[in-house]
Order: sequence, then structure tokens, then C-alpha cells
Amino acid sequence: SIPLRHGAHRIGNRTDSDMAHWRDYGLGQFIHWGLYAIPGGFWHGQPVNGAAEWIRSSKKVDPKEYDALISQFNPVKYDPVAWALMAKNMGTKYVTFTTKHHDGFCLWPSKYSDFTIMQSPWKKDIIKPFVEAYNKQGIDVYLYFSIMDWHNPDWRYELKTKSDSVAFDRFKEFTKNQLTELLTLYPTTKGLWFDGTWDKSWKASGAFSDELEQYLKKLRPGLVIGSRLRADEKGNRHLDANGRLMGDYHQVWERKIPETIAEVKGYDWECVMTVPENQWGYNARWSGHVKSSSEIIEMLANCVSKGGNFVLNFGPKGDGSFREEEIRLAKEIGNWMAVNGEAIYAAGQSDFRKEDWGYYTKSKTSGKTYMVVFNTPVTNMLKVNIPKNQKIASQKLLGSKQVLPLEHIEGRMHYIRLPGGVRQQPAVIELQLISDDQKKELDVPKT
Ligand SMILES: COc1ccc([C@@H]2N[C@@H](C)[C@@H](O)[C@H]2O)cc1
Repeated sequence: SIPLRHGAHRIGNRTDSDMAHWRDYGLGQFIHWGLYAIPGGFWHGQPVNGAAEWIRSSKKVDPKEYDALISQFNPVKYDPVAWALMAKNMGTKYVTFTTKHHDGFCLWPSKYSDFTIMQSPWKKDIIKPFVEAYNKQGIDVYLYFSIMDWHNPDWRYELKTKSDSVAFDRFKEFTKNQLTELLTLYPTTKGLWFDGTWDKSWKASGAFSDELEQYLKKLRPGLVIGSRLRADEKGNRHLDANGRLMGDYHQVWERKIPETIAEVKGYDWECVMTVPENQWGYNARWSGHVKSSSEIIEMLANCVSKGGNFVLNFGPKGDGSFREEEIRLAKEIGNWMAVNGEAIYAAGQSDFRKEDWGYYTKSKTSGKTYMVVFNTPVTNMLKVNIPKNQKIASQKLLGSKQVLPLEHIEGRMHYIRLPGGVRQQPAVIELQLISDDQKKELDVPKT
């Protein structure tokens, strides 16, 4: 292997309890909120193509004109207690919240910037009440932080000259200071979600990114940081020059889900997903396909069946209120989670081979296997291929606890008959498995 000073420092996944807790989340919420929610994808009355939170860049807005949005940021409907309750009712276990997106606007009172909530009409810390409200609902808080900062004059895309490096050194110090502020002001933060690390300047700063990660983890032991922060000293990201993951989980699954378990490569991972095709910040006009709660629940089950977490993004409006579609989705997902959460929480990949009707998950606590059924066959007969030396002791519909007929086909193949009828959401069947020899014991009448 190639000798590296700033590559992966650990082979294999983390084995500590903080990471085990992260693995068990199942369902998370992402929230993108900032100045970009004010224009909401429109500029001078015209819709702008691209993601709403990128409008400053995609519309090539005069920076002064964009930054002047700060004088309009007065979210009178901002109610973090209500936000946290909506998340709780959805069944959310962790939330990732944008403290600073690429535009450089800080939702916390940073001492190192003049472009913060304190210079807006709101004049109050947004993050503190948010963290308190979510923690009160038992939801862990992760903070999103964009390294790339379009507002800071010391940001560089590439280090071409000596003066570039001098400026970028100032920028790296600024970044370290802001991250120290965040972990100090919000000590219950469980992790940091980095973005904006694809440019050459950062790829040339592998040593710094490594030292920064080590500094942050010393400041907050147990902190969870994905693979998007670091570069190695050769400019590799996510995987170092020896193909080893840098970071605590694979942070590439943005608006995409691994097709096969092989693509997961045994890493810890999460998928972050938008409701419309590609809008993270509030966009007044959602164009293209908007996902239904059924589609979102399928993505959630798909991720958990492959050992990952699923994080759904919400983009509050500039005034701090949520759009109707997102409020409804949170409710519909929550209704399903209330009945079927045991197939999602502290669950992961099962021992079963995937079938066409949907996804298997396996609970790490109950040991039960769950069938999350999306594609009901015309026969209502669900094919189940039972793993070696295991038998099904019971097969019940979650919620109703109705025992379902189990029919042996041949060898390890069985059918489970799903009750007919139209369903709005996927049905979940709970399988209680026992090993073959246990089953024989059960069959022998007690003497
Ligand atoms: C294709 O380039 C990008 C760059 C940044 C993003 C950002 N990552 C998401 C989590 C959002 O913050 C989006 O703005 C998306 C696509």
C-alpha cells in the first residue's frame, strides 16, 4: 500500500457506542434554511433554473444584491418547538440542520463573520432554540457546515499564487474557528455534516482537513463525521490512495440509493434525499416529479434493508413556515412509522435473499425479520426463500397481528399469503424465525 500521512487512520468501521447509536437511527430529517429561502428559486420575478439554495451562483447574482437579502431575513413564523414536534411525529431519530450553506450566511451569532443572523432584523440565535427543541423531543442534532463560503473574500477555488495560499491559510483558520464556535455553543451536537469540499483548493489541503477532523474529535469525542470532509495528501476524497474510507460513514449517497448490497462495500452509510427532484432550499415552484409518502417509505425501507439510514430533506420558507406538501408528507410517513417502526429502527440487512415484492429488514433488538411489501403479486402469494437451518415459527401482519397462511412450495421455498385489498402504504409482515433443531424440540411433546 502507498504510505500516507493523511489517509484513513482506521481500517473498517467504528466499533464504539456512539457509532452504534448512529447505525440504529433508520430515519432522519435534513433541513435546508437560509437567505435563499427568501427568493425561493425566483429572481426579479423570474424562475431560476437549478437548486434554490444555489441561486446566487446559478443566476450569477451581483454578490451585493444577494447579500442584501440579509436585511429581509425576519422569520416571524419560525417556531423550532413546532418544527421539532413535526419531526417527532414523523418518527425522526436525528436531524441535520444547515448552520452555514455555500452563501456564507451564518444562522448562529458567529464572532468571525459580519454575515450572520445578528446582522439581520431577527437579531437572535436560530440554532440554539432549534437544538434545544429537537433534543427535548429525543432527536439527536447534527450540524451541516459548508466549507466553501462564497461570502468570505479569502475563499479560493484553486491555489494558484502565493497570495492565494496566504488568503486560504486565513480561510482555514476562519473555518476552524467557526467549527469550534459551533461545538462550543451547541455541546449536544452529535456530528458534523460537511459539504462544499470538492474544489481544488480543498483537495490541496488534505493535511489540514485531517488535522481539522482530529481536532474536532478531540474537542468532542464520539463526534460522527462522514467521508465528505477530508482529502488525503494526494487530493483523493472519500477513499484515500489505498482505497480506504476516510471518515465514519460513506457520504456519497446524495439523492441516490445503492442498487445492490455490493455497492455498499460494507461501509456505514446514509442516503440524503429531496422531496422534489433537486431542491434543498425552499423553491416556490416545485417542477418535475414530487415524491409521494409511499415512494419515500419505499426508499426508507430500501436503505434500511441495505444497512443504511435514510434522511429526508425539508426546505422551510423564508418566514419559517413549512409548505403544505411537506407537512402532509411528514404526517403520512409518521402514521406508517407509528405502526411499522420496529422494521426500521435499530434494523438492518437480513439473512434473506431479496424478492420482487419488496425489502427484508432485520431488527438488531428483537432478532425478528420483517417483510416490507410494496409490489403485491396478482396472486397475493409472497415468495419467501428461508435461509439454511432456519424455520419460520410465526408470520404476522404488523399492526393487526393477523397470522398469515404459510404454504411450503419445495425445498426452502415457501409462500406467505397476504390478505387482499387495496393499500395506500406498504404492508409489513413480522417473521419469527427459529433454527431447525429448536423447531424439532418444539415439535416433541413435553413428556
Ligand atoms: C452538483 O453539485 C452539488 C453541489 C452541492 C450540493 C449541495 N449538497 C446538498 C446536501 C445541498 O446542500 C446542495 O446544495 C448539491 C450538488
